[in-house]
Amino acid sequence: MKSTGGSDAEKRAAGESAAEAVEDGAVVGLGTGSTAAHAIRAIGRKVDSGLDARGIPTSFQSRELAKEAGMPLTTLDETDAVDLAIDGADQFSGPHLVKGGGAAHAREKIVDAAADRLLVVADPSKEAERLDHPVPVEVLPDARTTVAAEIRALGGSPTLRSAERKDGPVVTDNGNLVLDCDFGEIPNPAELATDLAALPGAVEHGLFVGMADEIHVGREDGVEVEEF
Ligand SMILES: O=C(CO)[C@H](O)[C@H](O)COP(=O)(O)O
Repeated sequence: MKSTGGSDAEKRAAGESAAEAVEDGAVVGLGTGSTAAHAIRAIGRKVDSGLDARGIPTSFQSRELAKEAGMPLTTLDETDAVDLAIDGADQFSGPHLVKGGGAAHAREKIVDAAADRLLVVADPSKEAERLDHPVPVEVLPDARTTVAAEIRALGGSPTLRSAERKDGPVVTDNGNLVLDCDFGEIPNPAELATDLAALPGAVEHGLFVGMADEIHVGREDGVEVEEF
């Protein structure tokens, strides 16, 4: 699994802190990435000790991890409510996030938005005064060039994400491509989110505007929890 940003100890502290919020009977959205992975493993240990909880994975990676951790799984189709979701972020500024470093932001947004509470788990390197991380946009393969042109018209600089250990682009769990779109500093995330959502062929973008209810920031000496 690809790890970015801070230390594994910081990520683990954040993930384990958020996992403490999972109560008996809970349905939990399982985020993607190296920090969310620590939360999934911690919930798995609680399940092992008798906790009754079911997980809704947001990606192939989180499904495999949850299975490995012995966690019972369910789907949005099979449940009426998602009590909480625990997910990572590439950058956060207050409750606003940029996600999609693992190209899983489309399913993450569906599950995170369906949850009563979204707990974000992060290391300190993810915090920013203002968002300026490139925004991943998942696009239908046929719309790659037209969406890229629209992104340029919006002032962004799109780059097709390429796979590290394969010739060619990253293909998402949904069979689409990803454009990483650099807009520099993003003064108005809500406005940019609206513009990106309106592009024909853009399946989902990685701006999660105002979506975090809590951010658990893991540090070497403890965890800081911000609530919104
Ligand atoms: O959005 C994501 C995947 O699409 C991840 O949550 C994000 O990339 C953070 O990953 P990590 O915890 O490994 O830094």
